[in-house]
Amino acid sequence: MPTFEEARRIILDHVTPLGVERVELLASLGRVLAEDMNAPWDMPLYDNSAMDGFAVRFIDCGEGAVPLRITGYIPAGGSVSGPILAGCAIRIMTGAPIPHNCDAVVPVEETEESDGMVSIKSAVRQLQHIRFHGEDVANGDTFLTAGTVVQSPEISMLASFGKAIVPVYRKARIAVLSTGDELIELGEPPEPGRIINSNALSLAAAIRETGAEPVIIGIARDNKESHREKMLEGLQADALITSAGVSAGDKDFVRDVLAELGVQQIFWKVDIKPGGPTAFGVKDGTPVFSLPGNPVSTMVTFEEFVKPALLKMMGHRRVIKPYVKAILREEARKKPGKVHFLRVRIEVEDGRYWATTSGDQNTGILRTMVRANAIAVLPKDRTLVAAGEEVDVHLLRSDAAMLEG
Ligand SMILES: Nc1nc2c(c(=O)[nH]1)N[C@H]1C(S)=C(S)[C@@H](COP(=O)(O)OP(=O)(O)OC[C@H]3O[C@@H](n4cnc5c(N)ncnc54)[C@H](O)[C@@H]3O)O[C@H]1N2
Ligand code: MOO
Repeated sequence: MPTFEEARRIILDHVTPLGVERVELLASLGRVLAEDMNAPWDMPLYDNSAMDGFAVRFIDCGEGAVPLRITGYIPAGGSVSGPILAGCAIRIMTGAPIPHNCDAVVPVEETEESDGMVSIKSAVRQLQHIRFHGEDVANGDTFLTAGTVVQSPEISMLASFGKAIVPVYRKARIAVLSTGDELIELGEPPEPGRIINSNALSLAAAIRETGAEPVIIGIARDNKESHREKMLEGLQADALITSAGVSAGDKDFVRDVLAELGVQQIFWKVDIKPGGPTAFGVKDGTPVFSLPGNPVSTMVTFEEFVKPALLKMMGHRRVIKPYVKAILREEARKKPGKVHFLRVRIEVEDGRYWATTSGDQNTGILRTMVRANAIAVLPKDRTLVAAGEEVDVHLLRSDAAMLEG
C-alpha cells in the first residue's frame, strides 16, 4: 500500500500536459503559457519622458545657467517637431517622445516659469528622467517563458506587445461519476435511506476552482451494466473521477468494472485517513481517480491527489502545495500507521499560523469540513501531537491566511 507521498508521486508520474490551444488574451487568465513569448519590438518603443516637466540639453543646465526659453510643447501622444535649440527647453508630459538631442528632463516642481522662460532650481544629472527604448525589454528577447501562469502582470505584458491571441495549455474536461442506489439528484425529495448526490457538485466545484471544466455524467446504479455504461461515457473525457463504491461493500463495483473496461489499476488503498480506499488507474493515458464516497473523504482526496494531477495536465509546473507550519492549540491523538488529515481552522497571530481543530473528525461529519480552512497532515507514526507543537498544514482556502479588516 503506498504512503500519501508515494501515491501522489505515482499519480503525477502517470499524467502529462494536454494539448495547446490559442485563446483571446483575457481568456488566458489563470491558464499556463504553452510557448515562449518573444518581443516583436523594443519596449518602450521610443525614448520618452518619465516626468511632466521640461526636456532640456544637459549642457544648458550647469551651475549659473540662465533661464531657458520655452520653445515647444509635446503632450503624451504628441510628436517631436525638431531638436531643442541651444538655451531652450520644450515643455513635455510623461510618456511623450523626447527630441533626439534631449539628454535630461527636469520635473516641473524643480522649475520656475515666467514670461515664456523657465529657470531650473535644482542640480540636473545627465540622462535623468528619460525612459530609453528597449530598456524594459529589447526586441527579440523572451519576455515570458512557456510554463508561466498568466495573471494580471502577464496580461499587461502580453497586451503591451500586442498579443491579442495567446497559446495556452488546454483546459482539462473532467468527468464526474457518482455511484450508488441510495443517491438522488438535487431537487428530489429526501427521505430515509436516500442521499442527495452532493459529491457530484462538490467535485464539480473543486474541478472548477482548479481551472478545469467538470462534466457531470450522473449516477451509476449498483449493477455492473449501469457502471459500464456511465464509465464508458466518462472515459471520453480527459480524466474520470468516480465517487463511492470503492471499498469492500458487496455492491462496490467500481474497481471491477473499471478493470473490465481495460483500466489498469495502479494502486488501491493508501495509508491515509480519511481516504484510505482511494484507487487510481489509467486507460490509454486517461487517468481514473476512484474516490471514497464519504463527502469529506471525497473532498480531501480530491485536494491531495486529484488537484495536483489536473494542474499538471493543464501545464502547471508548480502542482504540489507546500506545507506551512502551524502551532496546534490543542493536542491531537491518533492511531499509528496512517497519515491523518485533520480538519483545522487557521488564524494568523503575530505573523504565525495557529491551528485549532474544526471539531468532530469523523468522516461522516460535513460541518467540520465547512468550518475548516486548512488540513493538518499528521505523520503516520505519531500517536500524539501535543498542544503547542508545530504541525504541517495545507491551506484550503485563499483567505485562510488573511486578516479581518
Ligand atoms: N469493511 C470495510 N468497510 C469500509 C471500509 C473498509 O475498508 N472496509 N472503508 C470505509 C471507508 S474509509 C470509507 S471512506 C467508506 C467509503 O466507501 P465507498 O467509497 O465504497 O463509498 P460508499 O460506501 O458507497 O459510501 C460511503 C458514504 O458516502 C455516501 N455517499 C456516496 N456517494 C455519495 C454522493 N455522490 N454524494 C453524497 N454522499 C455520498 C454514502 O451514502 C455513504 O454514506 O467505506 C468504509 N467502509
Ligand atoms: O475514507 Mo474513509 O472516510 O477513511 O472513512
